[in-house]
Amino acid sequence: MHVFITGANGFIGRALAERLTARGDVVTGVDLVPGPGVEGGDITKPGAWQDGLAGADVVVHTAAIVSNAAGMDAQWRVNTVGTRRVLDAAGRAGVSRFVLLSSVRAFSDTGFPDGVTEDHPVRPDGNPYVDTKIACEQVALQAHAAGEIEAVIVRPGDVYGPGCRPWTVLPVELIRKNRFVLPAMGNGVFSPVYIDDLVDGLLLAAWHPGAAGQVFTLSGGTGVTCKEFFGYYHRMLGKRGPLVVPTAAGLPAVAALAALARVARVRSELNPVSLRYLTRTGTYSIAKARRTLGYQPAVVLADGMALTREWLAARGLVPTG
Ligand SMILES: Cc1cn([C@H]2C[C@H](O)[C@@H](COP(=O)(O)OP(=O)(O)O[C@H]3O[C@H](CO)[C@@H](O)[C@H](O)[C@H]3O)O2)c(=O)[nH]c1=O
Repeated sequence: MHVFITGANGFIGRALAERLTARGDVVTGVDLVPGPGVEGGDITKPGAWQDGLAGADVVVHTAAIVSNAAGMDAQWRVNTVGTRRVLDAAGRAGVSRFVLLSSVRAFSDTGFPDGVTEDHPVRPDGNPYVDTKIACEQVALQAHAAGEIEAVIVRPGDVYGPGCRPWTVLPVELIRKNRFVLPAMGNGVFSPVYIDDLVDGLLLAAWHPGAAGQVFTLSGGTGVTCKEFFGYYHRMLGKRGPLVVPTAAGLPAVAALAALARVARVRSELNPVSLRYLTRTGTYSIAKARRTLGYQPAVVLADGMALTREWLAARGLVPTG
């Protein structure tokens, strides 16, 4: 199989490229930041990056602004219009399948039922990331309906592991500086999926005949509390915690930090939207992916965290031992 990956130098893109290469598949890709086998380019504009699509069977589209702080115009241009641009280029190159990395955030961050399934309506909530991810799903499903390409929508849960910034490196940095606090007394529900399990699911989405035109949630299948998930990083750093507060107490502090960051023109993900994400009350069902694709997450949290610890320790981000 020849797979073209957008965002090929990102966390998920790189992990997927490594797995495919190890299997002997052909991988080409584009990213804002070029790398070995990855053409530097901007998916929102035509360019030499499109040459890498020649002969590709599948496009896995991960390139996106993943942020609770970036504005609507930028996210719309990259996440939504960019998806249309990649579909156009894939169509011209005769690619048969397009796997779109969306997010469970399409369900909105709060207010979805526990064990939510893919037939539950998506819910725009005014956050540019959520709304542009919903819109890019529509773009891909529309292309599928029009017979342009086989589109598959993947909604990952909270992906963590070696190379992950939001759920691995960033919390470790904050915990090390004693700046990590959880809302909802740490009882918000987290839906971790270890990167290798997500890559398993992406490979199924890339080739399985039953995946075409479908939407799949890919998480680890089990919800845990935020205090359990982030507790692993505290223990790696030899710290007590996590520190937990009622949401009403955390919100004003985070809103003040976000305002300061705006004044200083510093992009910070510490804002009320990020805080609210850690107050979720529900999990996401992966029954459809199990049933249709045979998806079977294999890495339980303790094992995924042990592997993550090795990676962090090798980079001096947590002590060894
Ligand atoms: C804004 C922009 C980004 N990129 C690249 C830069 C990064 O290497 C890559 C995104 O990688 P990361 O920021 O590490 O994100 P990652 O955790 O892999 O996020 C993925 O998973 C998310 C869901 O978990 C998806 O919503 C994202 O579409 C997908 O990118 O995309 C581009 O190639 N072009 C762009 O315009």
